[in-house]
Amino acid sequence: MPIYSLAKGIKFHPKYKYYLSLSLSLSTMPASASARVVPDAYEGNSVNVVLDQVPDDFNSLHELPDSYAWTTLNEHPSLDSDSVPVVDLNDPNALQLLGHACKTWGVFQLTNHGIPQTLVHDMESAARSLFSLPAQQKLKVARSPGQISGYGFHLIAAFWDKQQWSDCITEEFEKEIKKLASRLMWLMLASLGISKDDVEWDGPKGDDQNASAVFQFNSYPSCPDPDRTLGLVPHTDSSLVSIVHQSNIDGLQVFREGTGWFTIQPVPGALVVNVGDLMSILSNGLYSSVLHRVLVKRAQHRISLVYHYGPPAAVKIAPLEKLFGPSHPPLYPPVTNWNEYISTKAKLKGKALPSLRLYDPLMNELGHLQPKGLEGQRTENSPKTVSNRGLGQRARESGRPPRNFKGPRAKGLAAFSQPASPPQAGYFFFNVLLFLSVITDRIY
Ligand SMILES: O=C(O)CCC(=O)C(=O)O
Ligand SMILES: [Fe+2]
Repeated sequence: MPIYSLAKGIKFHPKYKYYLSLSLSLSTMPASASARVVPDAYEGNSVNVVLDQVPDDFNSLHELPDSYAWTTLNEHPSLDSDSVPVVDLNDPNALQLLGHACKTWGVFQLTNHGIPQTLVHDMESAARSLFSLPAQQKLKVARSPGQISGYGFHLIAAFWDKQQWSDCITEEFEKEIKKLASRLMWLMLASLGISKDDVEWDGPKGDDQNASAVFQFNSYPSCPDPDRTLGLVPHTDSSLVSIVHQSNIDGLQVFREGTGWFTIQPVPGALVVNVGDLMSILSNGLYSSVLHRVLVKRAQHRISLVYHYGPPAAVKIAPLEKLFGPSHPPLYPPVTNWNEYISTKAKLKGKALPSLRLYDPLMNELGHLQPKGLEGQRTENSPKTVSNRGLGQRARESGRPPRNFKGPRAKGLAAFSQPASPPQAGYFFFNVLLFLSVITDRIY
């Protein structure tokens, strides 16, 4: 079935009538709305270089071009294992299980999450059909330079010279999954003893109307030489929380120090939840963002749907003061907002988060986050790390924030207390299926 009729013919379950009534389309969105939340970070310096490029027509490549070959691919063993924790949201112990998973793995699979399977499957098959179109057609909705929405490489591809065997459509919007992401964020914090009263969100307590989010459709076409390339390089997500639907085709792997890469075997109906870098900062290092990568297949075209959830765009992220203690001085300064953090990430990649640490007993362990030999890295020189160890040392001894720590003191965290950006010109609500059908309309 051609994508046009597929998207047009999507049968909306009555439950989704709500979304249909919010029939905003991409084509009617003002430019300011489609380029709002994260894009600045991807503009400027080296980042645009790759965002201006467009993905190859993968179907026409019968051999792997050298630009896609990653020699670090087999540096660590790959293990098939069912040990990545599965958390059932209906489990009476869900909070503890989720907290434990965040502390020990930085990732878990979530079941009974409340997102209707039919919605997820419809999205997946619409995305699959869209990605299967010839390259020239997909390029009709190519991302413009400096914009986050549209077709192109995965956004992290901009950080690397070497190419990854994947393409991607990105969009920002709000929908059902935002409620889940927000709920997960609060559960993660609750399991550290943090309540909504400890966090000043800009809005009524716990009201995250201005939270930022990016939705991504990733496509990993079948590959003639899957053992020499990567769909996505090892990376951590820069978000607070990321939610991944990885269909029933495996390929997503998470790294465990001293062991290697664990494949996250798809559990039917489960979503994968990643702790992101900003959550590591917020939790004062109690949770660690998970290093993960994606492998590709010789004969299968893998699709994944990813929702990256973060704080309002202009809000500074800082460790929660309530989590400080004699053995837990603040591990990070009030960092920056999500935009600025992504800029740091573009330059330092896996070293971005460790570089911000005020002291770093774990620095050497975390060093592995930098792919060995900086393979494929855009910058030539090794980044300098911020050296605030003197400050951190004193803080560690006293258990108090360092004297010139500019972080939030008054209310636990006011990680979210910085002035938010001017009310963003209308937060747009629309459904992903509508989005796909609008994109499809524009292609035809
Ligand atoms: O495709 C996947 O399973 C994961 C994608 C991912 O890690 C990302 O988009 O950041
Ligand atoms: Fe990721």
